[in-house]
Amino acid sequence: MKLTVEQIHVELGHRPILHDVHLEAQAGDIVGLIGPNGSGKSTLLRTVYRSLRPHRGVVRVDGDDVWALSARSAARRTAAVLQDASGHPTGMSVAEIIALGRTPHHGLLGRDGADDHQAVESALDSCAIRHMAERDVTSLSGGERQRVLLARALAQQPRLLVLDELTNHLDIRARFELLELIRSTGITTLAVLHDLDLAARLCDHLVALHAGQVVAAGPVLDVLTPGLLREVFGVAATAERHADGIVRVTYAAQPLALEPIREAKVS
Ligand SMILES: Nc1ncnc2c1ncn2[C@@H]1O[C@H](COP(=O)(O)OP(=O)(O)OP(=O)(O)O)[C@@H](O)[C@H]1O
Repeated sequence: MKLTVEQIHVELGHRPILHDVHLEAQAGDIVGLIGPNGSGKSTLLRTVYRSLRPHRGVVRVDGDDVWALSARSAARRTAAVLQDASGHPTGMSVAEIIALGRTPHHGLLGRDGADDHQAVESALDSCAIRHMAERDVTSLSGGERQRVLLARALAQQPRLLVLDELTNHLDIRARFELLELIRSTGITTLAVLHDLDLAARLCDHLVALHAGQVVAAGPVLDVLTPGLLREVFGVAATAERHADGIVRVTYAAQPLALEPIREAKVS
């Protein structure tokens, strides 16, 4: 499944938030979206999972404009796991939450069939959460809940996964495990990540946003240059591939002076 974001422009509150943004993810690619606070990452994700219609430009999933598809049809292709994982009502079990991922696949009667059951079982296993299937979802820790939300997204059997800071609440081992899990699914993925080391570890390509514009895109080391780290993130840092094949970012002891968050340019 290929994702193409073609020259999108978004305004919110009469202010330009995204300007002329273009990006592509080839089938099976994991693309990391990086950028400082307020640079437009979540807004861009919202246009991709069809929660926000861009003022100009097109988002294509498998070649189709997502706004030309029905909401249900778009949801069969794209699953999103978002930052705020705390809004579930008491009384729903983990298995019931995961089963909600099957909704776009249901017919008019909305009944669960064998395929739905199988998809939920498989998501429980792949996310290693079978032991908590009957727990009330509100009783889980932040990290456990994030796993459940990923399981719900996998049960949706999407062709595109959109992840907004999925690793926020996770301890370091859980982060690595979840990243491995995402890689093992082979699903085309667009992921917002603040941790640049994790982004470098997980992603095939990075796209850097700054003030609502793409300022760099490509292989990890082509994007994480000292110049970009200084100009966009305001840190003196270098990224290098180590002997074990992993790219790591080394930060200087002294941060550069804090700069105000930049806003998108008026077109
Ligand atoms: N509904 C809205 N109305 C007006 N401005 C908005 C709205 N939603 C977001 N913005 C602004 O759009 C800009 C981009 O926000 P966005 O959440 O996309 O950034 P982000 O890169 O995901 O930030 P962070 O890393 O802090 O999560 C910010 O300046 C934000 O204040």
